[in-house]
Amino acid sequence: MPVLAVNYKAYPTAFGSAGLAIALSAEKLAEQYDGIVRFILAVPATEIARISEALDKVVVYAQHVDPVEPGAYTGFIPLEAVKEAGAKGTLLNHSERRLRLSDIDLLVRRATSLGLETLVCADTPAAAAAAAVFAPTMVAVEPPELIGTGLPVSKAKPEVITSSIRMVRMINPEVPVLAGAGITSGEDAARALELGAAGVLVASAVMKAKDPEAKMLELAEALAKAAEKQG
Ligand SMILES: O=C[C@H](O)COP(=O)(O)O
Repeated sequence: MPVLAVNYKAYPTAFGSAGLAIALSAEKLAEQYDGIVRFILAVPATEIARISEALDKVVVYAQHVDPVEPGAYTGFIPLEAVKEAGAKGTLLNHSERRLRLSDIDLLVRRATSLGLETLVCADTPAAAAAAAVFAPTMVAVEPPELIGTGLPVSKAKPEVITSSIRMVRMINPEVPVLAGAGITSGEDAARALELGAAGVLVASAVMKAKDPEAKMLELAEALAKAAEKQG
């Protein structure tokens, strides 16, 4: 089942009632596409509890966690905190929130033992392969120069997706690879699937949309159709 992962980042629409409204739209679509498209929302830490409580089908992720255990770490967010708030997983190593390789290793292992999913971001095919060594739930490849540009990786740099998939498969064929950066239209998302990606990681196209629900519907429908075509 293809994945539509929406990263709220810290866009103005990510917080409070606006963030919740987008989440409720995603929930409606997740019901409509139940068993067809898997919806993930990576929401700000401050919103995890409120949004998780309101959703059922949508999988709520944190955007980042810190490599610490609960204790004397002012301002840090341990895995246990996001789990307690209701998150089912977390992004790790997003381009806007890098982690050291040793911390990714530690966090994937600890998340797995806590029953949390992990989506590790990587900026290159080699970095995606390195992330796959840790056996996360998924890897997302995102060329940083395309993030937020509206220039889709699936069209501007398709070879980054295909090389990442090839290299990740050599390391760990069990790890699905998502494509992200600049994905804007349903066509961009469908193209990512055609290139072999297991789904897309999207931010600005949804968070800055006049109608985020219509944008998520467009992306979900394109993913569903592309997946159906692949049989
Ligand atoms: O996490 C999402 C990515 O950084 C993609 O961002 P974008 O869809 O705004 O290019």
